[in-house]
Amino acid sequence: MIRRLLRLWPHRGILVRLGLLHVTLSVLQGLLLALLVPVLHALVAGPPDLAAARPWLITGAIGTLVYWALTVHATPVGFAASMRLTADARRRLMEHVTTLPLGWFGSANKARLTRTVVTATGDLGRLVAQLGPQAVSATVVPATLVVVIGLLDWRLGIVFLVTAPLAVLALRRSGRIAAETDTEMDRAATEVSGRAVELGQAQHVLRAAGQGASGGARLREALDEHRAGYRRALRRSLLPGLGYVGVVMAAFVVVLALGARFLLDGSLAAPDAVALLVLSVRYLESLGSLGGLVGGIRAIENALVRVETLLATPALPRPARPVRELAHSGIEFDGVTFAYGAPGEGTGGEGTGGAAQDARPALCDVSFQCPPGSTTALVGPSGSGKTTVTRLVARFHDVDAGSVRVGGTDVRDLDHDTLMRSLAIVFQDVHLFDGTIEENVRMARPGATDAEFAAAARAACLDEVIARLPDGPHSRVGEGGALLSGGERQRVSIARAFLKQARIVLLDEASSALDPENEGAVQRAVANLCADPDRTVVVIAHRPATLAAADRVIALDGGRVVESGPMDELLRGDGVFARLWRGYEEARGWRVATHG
Ligand SMILES: Nc1ncnc2c1ncn2[C@@H]1O[C@H](COP(=O)(O)OP(=O)(O)OP(=O)(O)O)[C@@H](O)[C@H]1O
Repeated sequence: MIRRLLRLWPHRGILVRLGLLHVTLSVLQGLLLALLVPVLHALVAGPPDLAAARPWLITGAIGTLVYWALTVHATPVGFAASMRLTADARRRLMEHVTTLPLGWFGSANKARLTRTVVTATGDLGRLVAQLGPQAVSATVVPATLVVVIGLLDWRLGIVFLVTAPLAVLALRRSGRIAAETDTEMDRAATEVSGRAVELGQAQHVLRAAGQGASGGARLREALDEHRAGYRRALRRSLLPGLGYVGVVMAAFVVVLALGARFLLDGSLAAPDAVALLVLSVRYLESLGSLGGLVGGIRAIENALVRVETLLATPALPRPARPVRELAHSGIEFDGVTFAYGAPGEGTGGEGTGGAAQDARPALCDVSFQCPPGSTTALVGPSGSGKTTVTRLVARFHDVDAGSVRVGGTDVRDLDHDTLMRSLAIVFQDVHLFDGTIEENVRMARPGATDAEFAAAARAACLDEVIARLPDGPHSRVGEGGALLSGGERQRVSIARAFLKQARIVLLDEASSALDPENEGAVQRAVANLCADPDRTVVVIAHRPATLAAADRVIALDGGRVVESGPMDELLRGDGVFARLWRGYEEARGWRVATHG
């Protein structure tokens, strides 16, 4: 474990300093206790001989002073080490997390990330700085004392030598059980926090469905399982813990009996017997305290495993020579197959827990082209793979087969920042940061001028919202944008796309109905996005008006392209899309002139 800790913290200075300090303190403690022997010999063996005891007493006093000074010094060193180790581990984790594919950030992984970054690293830093020194003391003090005792009386030295491995064996067994129960408890605790997050996020849905009170059933189940696990853990660890205490107690009884016997048969002098008794108590006390550390050491092990697991999550592979320029804004899928949780993905995305087993491809041998400047509508039933197409363009995941090309280059060969700079994504459910409208739009391009901001707001039809709000662009949007309606949030997101001057926009149109005013405004904003001949837009379209703004259509079903081509051509035929379109027309009494 020490090697693994050193791997986690490559700047080992602080760990080495802490370790050396406590080894010195422990050896010093053992030697100070050993001074009892000459002192007792001088004072107890015959008439008290102060002159003979004086050098030992002076040595003891100096040693105690040094011990005290080092102990005082060790407190701030330990505290600084705890803070530094936690901060270093958090920094390493955060650096790694920024390299993970966006598809990894599902709610289960987010709960795991929070627990690891907040709890596991905190535990690691604190426990290593606190328990490390205690573990050093609990092993080095007995080791020093065994040497001293052995020099004093080899027979009792052997008893202690035999005790140590037996105690260590018992300790290892209880440690193994503690590790297993700890892992089980951690799994249960992660489940509890995941369900608590889920319950919080789903509150509005649950209440709308009249399930506000009963919606916590899943959380309660997880809490019950956590409690049951805790009881199981207690039962399992009881016996091995008692085994360890038994070994230590038995050693003490044997030493007492043998000491008394050697004293009576004259083979052990009275001062040596007294010194041996004191040293034995301290030896067994130190060894005993090691038992108390097992739980803590296992907690370190588990926290370490959690941190290592996160660090071992494969990062998005970076190309050796990334392409930093897009030749154009076109998009091309060439024989793309992709399954969530499949080996190629390997990112543990949301909902992929069991997906690895039933890795049915979300997309299967999908090929199409979106020429530069075109607007392509993705249509198809729920679960047909429309969102997956947009996720692959943005490289939230890597494909299992085939290739996704943006601007003529496979996204895997593109510099990630170049891709992100060129893309704007308008999600169905837009998440805003708890700041002002302007701050939320400007995050797309913080250096934009006021005129550019105003133009972007106008193009996204956001200016109407801004004009209505009391503080204009400085109005706050609330947590997650809760003070704005869904349509208004989408307009903020579209304004970001305009301000970013993104050459490619991926838009997931809201599938739920918007109020007529928002509906019209979002439609105009989308039409403005599509009108720019230099911008390629891929839109998951749920409304006829959005479809009307597109010049190409890709119809998906069951992860396969069932139809694709220019809108006019498809409308003239009798395929899936033409039928879908006629359905819209009949339902809404729509009549749209085709371009051809
Ligand atoms: N994060 C995920 N983990 C595992 N499977 C997923 C994930 N996201 C989507 N899927 C699965 O992939 C398939 C395609 O889903 P996708 O969301 O791309 O379809 P869609 O056409 O966008 O559906 P909708 O219109 O309902 O949003 C579905 O079977 C879906 O269950």
